[in-house]
Amino acid sequence: MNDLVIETTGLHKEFRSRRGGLRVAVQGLDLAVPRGGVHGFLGPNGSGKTTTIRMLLGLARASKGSMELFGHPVPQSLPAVIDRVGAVVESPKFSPNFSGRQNLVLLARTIGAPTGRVDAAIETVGLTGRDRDRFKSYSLGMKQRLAIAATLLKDPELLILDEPTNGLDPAGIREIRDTIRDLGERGVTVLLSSHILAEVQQVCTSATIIGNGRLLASGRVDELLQGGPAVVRVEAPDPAAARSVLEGAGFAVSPAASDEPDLLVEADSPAEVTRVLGEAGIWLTALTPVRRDLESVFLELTEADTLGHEHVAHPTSGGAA
Ligand SMILES: Nc1ncnc2c1ncn2[C@@H]1O[C@H](COP(=O)(O)OP(=O)(O)OP(=O)(O)O)[C@@H](O)[C@H]1O
Repeated sequence: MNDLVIETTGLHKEFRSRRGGLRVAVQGLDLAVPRGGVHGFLGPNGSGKTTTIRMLLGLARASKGSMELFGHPVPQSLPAVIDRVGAVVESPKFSPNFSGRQNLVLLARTIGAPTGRVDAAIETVGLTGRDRDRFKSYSLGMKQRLAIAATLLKDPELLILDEPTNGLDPAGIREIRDTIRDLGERGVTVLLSSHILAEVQQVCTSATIIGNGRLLASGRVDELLQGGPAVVRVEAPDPAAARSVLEGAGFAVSPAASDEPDLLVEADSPAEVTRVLGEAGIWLTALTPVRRDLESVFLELTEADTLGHEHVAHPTSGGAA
């Protein structure tokens, strides 16, 4: 049985500009989203995330390639599977003078969903207690959560959220993140597109990273975080002297940030860094291992892509929970 909820093969999308030129938004993208958990769909602005999602939902036509949802070819079989999919791609229209609850009840009647699902949807997105307030009094984060609640009326197996935290403050981002985590834990497969990595790492079980419409890496988040050099942050009284000694000993050294004196040193053995500096009479004041996070993986991959370097794409394991 194919346990991929979303699969695209060689997906390609070109837009023709008014002047007759071609802009390639998605180039031969193979996307594989396993069933269950939250899958991050990550890439810088303009890398093709929204275009891919729009093609999956039948809102844009692919130039080439094939797509499947739950193993059914789309867009051909979209009518058969669309009821299993909830999506927030653009801000849905709610009536500002109706409460969140009234909006959901109206929507449930329109789409033929049992109105009994309204309570559960409100509870899942954490709007209980505010559901009888007018929509226009909601914060941006509450409006986004109501949009997610609206998709839950269909009781979807797959939820596609395109940049759901755009424009939200840190508290709003946390609210949406908690909602998404909760949905993932309830067994809904969530495809979460974002260009902000820090917010995604905490909720995603697996992720696909794209750049310029192409796959850069895909797999379980813990797999993506493996590999790459071990790095330690070195704080020394004279960073320039420390850098020169470490480079002389063959270590790759870079400043932690343009406005910081600390150094980042690629080293499998922190003890070796201490020894080399000590032998040169330099006594470091701090040495801390740098944890690899999704942000650094993403930056490495997308920077290499921008520079046109070769990059390695890890195949999706397919069995991510
Ligand atoms: N309707 C369109 N006509 C022409 N070009 C388009 C159209 N839609 C998207 N593009 C272009 O396709 C590329 C990919 O855009 P897309 O919106 O899919 O990226 P994205 O990864 O979702 O970006 P963001 O994070 O900014 O939302 C961009 O260069 C964009 O300008």
